[in-house]
Amino acid sequence: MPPRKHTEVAVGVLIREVDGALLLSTRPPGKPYAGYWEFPGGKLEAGETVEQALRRELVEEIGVTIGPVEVWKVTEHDYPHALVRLHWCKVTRWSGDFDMREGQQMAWQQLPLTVSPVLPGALPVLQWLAQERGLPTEVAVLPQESAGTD
Ligand SMILES: Nc1nc2c([nH]c(=O)n2[C@H]2C[C@H](O)[C@@H](COP(=O)(O)OP(=O)(O)OP(=O)(O)O)O2)c(=O)[nH]1
Repeated sequence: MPPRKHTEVAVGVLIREVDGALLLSTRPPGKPYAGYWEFPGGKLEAGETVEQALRRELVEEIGVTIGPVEVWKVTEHDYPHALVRLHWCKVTRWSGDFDMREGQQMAWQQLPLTVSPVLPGALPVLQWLAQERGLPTEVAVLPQESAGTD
């Protein structure tokens, strides 16, 4: 079998200035892992940079426009539906009002998160965020319940 091709994904870690809370939202119905909590973002389209894709996705999904951002971490996760390469960007400035345009739920969260389940591909980043905040990495998320993966 030929090696699987990576799907490139831009992801935004929106951090609220006043208290450092992180924005999570649920995956819309119809997508793999529907109902799981994730950071907003999505796949790069042909010719897009990570920054361009993230800016487009955040307008499309949550209604906010972000300023310039830089990639913070790059991770990979091998799902049954895709081998993804996740380009994580910290976002501290944006404009516009939050508007969940795909019917998602949103939640501002401190660590450890109180929402569950979280997309497995997001767990390494939650651990790095916990480390940065001087928290033990195992407290990044509560034990995950299963929610099916359809
Ligand atoms: N947005 C996001 N995607 C993540 C995270 N963690 C993680 O493993 N992923 C994976 C799940 C998906 O396989 C992929 C994102 O693809 P997607 O299907 O949500 O992207 P999209 O919005 O462009 O989808 P579509 O246009 O095909 O409907 O990245 C995360 O925290 N946020």
